[in-house]
Amino acid sequence: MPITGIQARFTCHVGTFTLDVDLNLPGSGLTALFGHSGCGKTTLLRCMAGLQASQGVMRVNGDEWQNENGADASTSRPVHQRPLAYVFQETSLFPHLSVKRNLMYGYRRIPQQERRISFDQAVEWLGLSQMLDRMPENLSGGERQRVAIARALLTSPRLLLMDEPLSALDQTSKREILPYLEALRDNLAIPILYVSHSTAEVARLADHIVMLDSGKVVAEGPLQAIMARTDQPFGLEEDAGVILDATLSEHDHQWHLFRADFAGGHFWLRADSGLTTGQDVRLQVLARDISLARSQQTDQSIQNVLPAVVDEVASEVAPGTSIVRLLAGSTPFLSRLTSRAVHTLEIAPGQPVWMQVKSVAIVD
Ligand SMILES: Nc1ncnc2c1ncn2[C@@H]1O[C@H](COP(=O)(O)OP(=O)(O)OP(=O)(O)O)[C@@H](O)[C@H]1O
Repeated sequence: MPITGIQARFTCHVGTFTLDVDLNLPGSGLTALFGHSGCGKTTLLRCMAGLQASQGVMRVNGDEWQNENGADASTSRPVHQRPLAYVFQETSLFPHLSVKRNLMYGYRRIPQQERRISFDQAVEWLGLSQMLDRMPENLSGGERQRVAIARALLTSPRLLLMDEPLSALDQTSKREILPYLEALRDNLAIPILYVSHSTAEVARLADHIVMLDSGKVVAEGPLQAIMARTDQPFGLEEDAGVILDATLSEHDHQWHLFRADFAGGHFWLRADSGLTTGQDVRLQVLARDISLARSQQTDQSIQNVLPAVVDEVASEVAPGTSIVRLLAGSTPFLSRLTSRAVHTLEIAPGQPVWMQVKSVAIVD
């Protein structure tokens, strides 16, 4: 049976910073590396790529790229012998070559029998068919980045590393490029490691998540499970919250709402254009948007009120602030409350409550 997955175990020192990680990651899909500035995300990608000297092990779906413990450097392949592609914040295209010739540049250098992604396939995935004859200077930032990603794929990598590929783009370009990244996540047979600062981006794109802090892994696992932990390091940030999968089951035409069913309940969402009954959606519910009540309140404006059971209370995660983990059926939610509210309402594990959900966003 083929060995699947990425094994990445590294110790490295950059100035006074130390990265020390031991990861076993999925061999396909998109894994997001997430964490505050300076936590070591780029350093980890550089170790994987062989751009940063490190001791450790790197295996990608059964192919060993590095296995050394300092003594024998001969078991570490240099960067040009690691079949990977690296997309940066601002990957530069050749300014004097058309889009097509930029794409052909890497493609031609791969022997035909080793090509795993065809030219037409990459063009289709990144939506480039209408711009093949254009020059890079006439492309928007988002279009340039799509060309850069296609060019990277045409080198037939076995691993795609992306370091904040959207962070140099404005909001409109980000919105335009996200569906292409989703298509890659769903269609590419190779794993993608994706560095991001943005919870929204991670919520939308990631299947799996690694949270780093000061060069160490503080949480790692499937996206939904990690986002629902009370001890994850982003619990206090404005966009902390859970991600869940739901299906649009009913369209209420009178009130312009869709009913979204998930394991453990349903939400009513505003019926934005492009949504259809039967569609699967990924939802994000922020911890700051859930308040709790001991009894069902009917004389209030919040439409999404669900019964749940308190699973865990993380008290005083910051002065005056607590995070409560709840279960609606089997689906976890987080609610960020003042510690005084937790005390006054006597919120404790096992207690049934009503979750009042102010806002639910579709992220996929
Ligand atoms: N060439 C260098 N010399 C000294 N220290 C460095 C060097 N490169 C990185 N560092 C330090 O290593 C640490 C990790 O940097 P790294 O770029 O991996 O973080 P990051 O999580 O990718 O940050 P960001 O999100 O801001 O890009 C930081 O503290 C940084 O200051």
